[in-house]
Amino acid sequence: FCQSLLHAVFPAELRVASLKLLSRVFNLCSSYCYYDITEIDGVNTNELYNAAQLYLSTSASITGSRLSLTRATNSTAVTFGLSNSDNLVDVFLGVPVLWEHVITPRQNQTFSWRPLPEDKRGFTLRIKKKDKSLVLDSYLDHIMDKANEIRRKNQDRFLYTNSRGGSLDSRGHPWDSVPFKHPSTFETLAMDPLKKEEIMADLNDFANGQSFYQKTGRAWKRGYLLYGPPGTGKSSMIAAMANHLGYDIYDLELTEVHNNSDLRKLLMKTSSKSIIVIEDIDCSINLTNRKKNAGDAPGRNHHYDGGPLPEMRGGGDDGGGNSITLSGLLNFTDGLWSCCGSERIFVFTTNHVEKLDPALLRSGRMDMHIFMSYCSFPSLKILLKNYLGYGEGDLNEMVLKELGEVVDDAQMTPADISEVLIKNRRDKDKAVNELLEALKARVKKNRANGGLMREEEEQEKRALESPKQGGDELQESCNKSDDNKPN
Ligand SMILES: Nc1ncnc2c1ncn2[C@@H]1O[C@H](COP(=O)(O)OP(=O)(O)OP(=O)(O)O)[C@@H](O)[C@H]1O
Ligand SMILES: [Mg+2]
Repeated sequence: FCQSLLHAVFPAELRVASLKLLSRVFNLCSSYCYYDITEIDGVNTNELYNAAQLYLSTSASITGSRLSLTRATNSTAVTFGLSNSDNLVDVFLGVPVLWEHVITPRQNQTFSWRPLPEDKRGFTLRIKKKDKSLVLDSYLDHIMDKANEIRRKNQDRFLYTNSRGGSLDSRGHPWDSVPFKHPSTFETLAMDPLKKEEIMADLNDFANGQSFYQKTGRAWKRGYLLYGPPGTGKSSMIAAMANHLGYDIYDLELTEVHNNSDLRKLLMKTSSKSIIVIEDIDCSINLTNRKKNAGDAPGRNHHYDGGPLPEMRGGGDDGGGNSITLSGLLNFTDGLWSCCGSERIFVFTTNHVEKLDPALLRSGRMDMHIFMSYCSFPSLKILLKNYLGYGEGDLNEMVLKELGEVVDDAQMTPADISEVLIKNRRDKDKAVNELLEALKARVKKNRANGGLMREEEEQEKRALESPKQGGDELQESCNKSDDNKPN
């Protein structure tokens, strides 16, 4: 209205000056202040614009009347956005904030190294002047945090590997990545439900523990050691952890790392909210002789050179190409460099926990030791439910009892059992009968070969007695479940 009045009354030269004056008077009288958040700031993309768009997508999905829908590459979810000139009120700490999405055609195209979009997009944020400090102090941070959270939830996770042997790609990254689509979850994982709950609670405490770690002066990281025979679900557990927390996985192939400094560089290039995995740690490096390593000349330390295990070579110090030392690995997991990011989980897996150096197992490095055991009765019930759809009470009581009687003595891995079930999944009765037969046959074999069982038990016992165990509660639960094992 004011503008049309100006056009009618004032000559052109006076108009601009009057408009400026008017807007100044208006700003002085108004109790609101305005912030423009444009999509492109000069030639750089404005992160805050993208964050605001994501953040508002959660509110817009509920209140907006005309919405734009987008689905990013690799994303599993659709996000909603505000259309041109749409408004939305968000409330932060009891303070209402008005957002308007403004899209205007870009007029004279200025010179730029990259083509700019045809229209200018931006949000205008309106807030009462008295609440200005709130916006600047915490609201914008809140938006960034929430947007990151939404992004993580929507986006598929990535699995990174250092298979290029430390060489960098064009963007200077030592990691290769692929979208991570492993379907394993804690629901599909067959293990003692009590143990499972404790692990999930521990993971949740970790993920929500930022202030706790800050308060106690600890680096925000946690180590898990998964040990047990092959096929008991160690790798599946890692995938379930990543899916549960929404973290990326960095699968570190130690045999591809040449020295401690490369190891550190790899660590520096990992993002927060990730799981760093070293599988079969006992096969990757000589982990039994830290003192000897420390005394060795640099570059002549214990290392893995792609040949037989160092132990097999009698110490493994033959000066080959790789020179990762145990102390290098210890620093990787618990030294100053391990804190160069935050919210990170280290997971080591092994089939032979007794081969590992106690220094590697101590709390702070491997906080929780998780024994992945042969299939127990509760685990078997989970497999029957997942593979054949047998819920509680669906299976014949007698058959269930028979299965329960042999499953512990059979010492079959969940991998072995799931194979029998997969093979016969079209005929449930046949699957159960065949499983029962397989379990009984295995019990017979184990009894005939009594030494095998004792050896496994010995390994388990040694592992449980290994010094300075972390995750005491979980360990107790392992002990409890082991008490049920047959002698
Ligand atoms: N606890 C389990 N729950 C559900 N499925 C399992 C479990 N353990 C094993 N499996 C099945 O067996 C297959 C092999 O398991 P997985 O690779 O996790 O074993 P692992 O312990 O990592 O073995 P390895 O020590 O040889 O690496 C998986 O694809 C999975 O389907
Ligand atoms: Mg594995």
